[in-house]
Amino acid sequence: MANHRDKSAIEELLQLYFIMGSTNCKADPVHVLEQAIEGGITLFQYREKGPGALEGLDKTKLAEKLFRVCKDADIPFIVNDDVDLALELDADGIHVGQEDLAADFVREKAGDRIIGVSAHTIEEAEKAIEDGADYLGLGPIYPTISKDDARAVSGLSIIENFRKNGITVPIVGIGGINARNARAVIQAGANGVSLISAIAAAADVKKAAIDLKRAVL
Ligand SMILES: Cc1ncsc1CCOP(=O)(O)O
Ligand SMILES: C=C1C=NC(C)=NC1=N
Ligand SMILES: [Mg+2]
Repeated sequence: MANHRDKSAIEELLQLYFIMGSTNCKADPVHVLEQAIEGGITLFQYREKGPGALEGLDKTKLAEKLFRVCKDADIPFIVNDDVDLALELDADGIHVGQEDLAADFVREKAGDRIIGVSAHTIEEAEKAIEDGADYLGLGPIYPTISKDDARAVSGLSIIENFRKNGITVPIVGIGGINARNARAVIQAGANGVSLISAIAAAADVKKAAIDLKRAVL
């Protein structure tokens, strides 16, 4: 499994980064993840958040089931926000936002695990890199329905500007990404795309992942 020293391995993993929690799925989350993996996702993040999100033992139990699915398919398993859950499960990594624990504190607890940080400004990005982040999640690139407290839509320019400023850390775009607009995110300079509803809410999850994989390759 990639650890935080392998920049090129991280860039590979970021290509098609599926993010999901129970509130994002129409069907059983385990089945949705199995279908997404069959469709070619390269990385998974368990993000149990928002109205109706599971908590406590229910959240841990679903996390364990989803982690098992990822392990069986050799897909790294990232936990959003909840560092303690990530450590309890011995997950492959953690993703934190600006309102969560800073990456340097996470690194102290997480050791070699992959650490991702959401960033919206160059300053946030530089601090995250200094703190040892392995990748940055930039966005929302396009309008999103999946995060009620998303920052203002930034468009592709946020990715272009980070690259123009010489930031070479692995970057994944996020926010409103689908099979039609995913290619532009890569062309703007991202190493991959991360998304929730384009796969989790699709009528045919496997086909949605296949279409997205084709768009980013
Ligand atoms: C977690 C997150 N961070 C910025 S937008 C977003 C939600 C992305 O969801 P979708 O891919 O359905 O727009
Ligand atoms: C907010 C987020 C931004 N980027 C990624 C990859 N995950 C998130 N949860
Ligand atoms: Mg967060």
